[in-house]
Amino acid sequence: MFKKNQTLGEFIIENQMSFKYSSGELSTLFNSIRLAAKVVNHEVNKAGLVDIIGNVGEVNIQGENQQKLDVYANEKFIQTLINRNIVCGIASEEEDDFIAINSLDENHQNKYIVLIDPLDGSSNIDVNVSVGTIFSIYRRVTPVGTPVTLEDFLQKGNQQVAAGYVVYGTSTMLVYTTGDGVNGFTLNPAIGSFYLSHPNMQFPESGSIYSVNEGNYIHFPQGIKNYIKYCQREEEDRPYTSRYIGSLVSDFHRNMIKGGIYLYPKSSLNSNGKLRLLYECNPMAFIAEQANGKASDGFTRILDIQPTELHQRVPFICGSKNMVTKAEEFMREAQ
Ligand SMILES: O=P(O)(O)OC[C@H]1O[C@](O)(COP(=O)(O)O)[C@@H](O)[C@@H]1O
Ligand SMILES: [Mg+2]
Ligand SMILES: [Mg+2]
Repeated sequence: MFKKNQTLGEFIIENQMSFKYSSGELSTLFNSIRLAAKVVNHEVNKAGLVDIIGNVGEVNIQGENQQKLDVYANEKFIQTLINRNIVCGIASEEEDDFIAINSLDENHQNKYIVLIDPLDGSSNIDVNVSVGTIFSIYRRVTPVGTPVTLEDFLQKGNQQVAAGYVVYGTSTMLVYTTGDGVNGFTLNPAIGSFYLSHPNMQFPESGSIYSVNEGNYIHFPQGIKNYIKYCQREEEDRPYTSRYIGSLVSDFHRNMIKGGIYLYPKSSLNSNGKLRLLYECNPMAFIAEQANGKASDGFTRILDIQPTELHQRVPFICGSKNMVTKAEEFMREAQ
């Protein structure tokens, strides 16, 4: 039974037993993420006042200019996870390679690995538009007691044990799943605690919002063009409303609450789209499915895609079940 305004800490402890691998480790891991989210939130809220605006003049492995807040958030999440000695490996959008973490005791007992997009929606940092953090958690597949390998990170999304995001918007929320539904917690900045504000979040099966960067329209596959025209046609419950923030976390969050679809398709500019499978698409797809939504690359369920590289990109269609199914129909018909 959900107790509205229960703190995140209380909720984690209370629901620990419903978690398949419950041993308290995952709770400690969540508490680390909660702490890092508060630290980053503090900086995000001051963006513009403190020297956290603009880029650091470095380019990350994606070929993107790293924003100061990308680097700050990356450092805070990685350091907090290492300090808590709770994970055996971390991969991040802002790190070329994965980080193998030897546990303080010789035996490398830690079982969890974390993949993270420390700051999602980087292009919105300097213009005071909501941004986020995305995380995905797996149990390692290589034997405990040995350093992690790439194999531990290239697991299919359907092997995730938990996933979530933080949205730094009009309020700061942490939304996550451990495979038993999706719950959202809002930070009370005065008290510094997250409170259960959105229990059992569910995507409406249908919606009337579509989120896509229409500036790329001419480069999209015909199926996507046809679906966008379908969204805009004056018939039945359409035209839908176009809403695109340019921060995946924020567009996803709005669509989960109101009903809608987010699309970042492949195009003649990006043959695999833009979004990264391991720390953007897999975690958002796990949350979507746990909230009665759906996520695919237009043909294949995102969570069934076998990863081959740490920073690989995939086309991404995600949101209200009936809307994603419709978009897939247009993709198949246009093949
Ligand atoms: O500006 P575009 O091409 O529409 O891309 C926007 C998309 O790229 C992203 O910013 C990519 O994420 P990062 O900011 O973490 O690199 C998504 O959040 C967003 O949905
Ligand atoms: Mg991102
Ligand atoms: Mg990012």
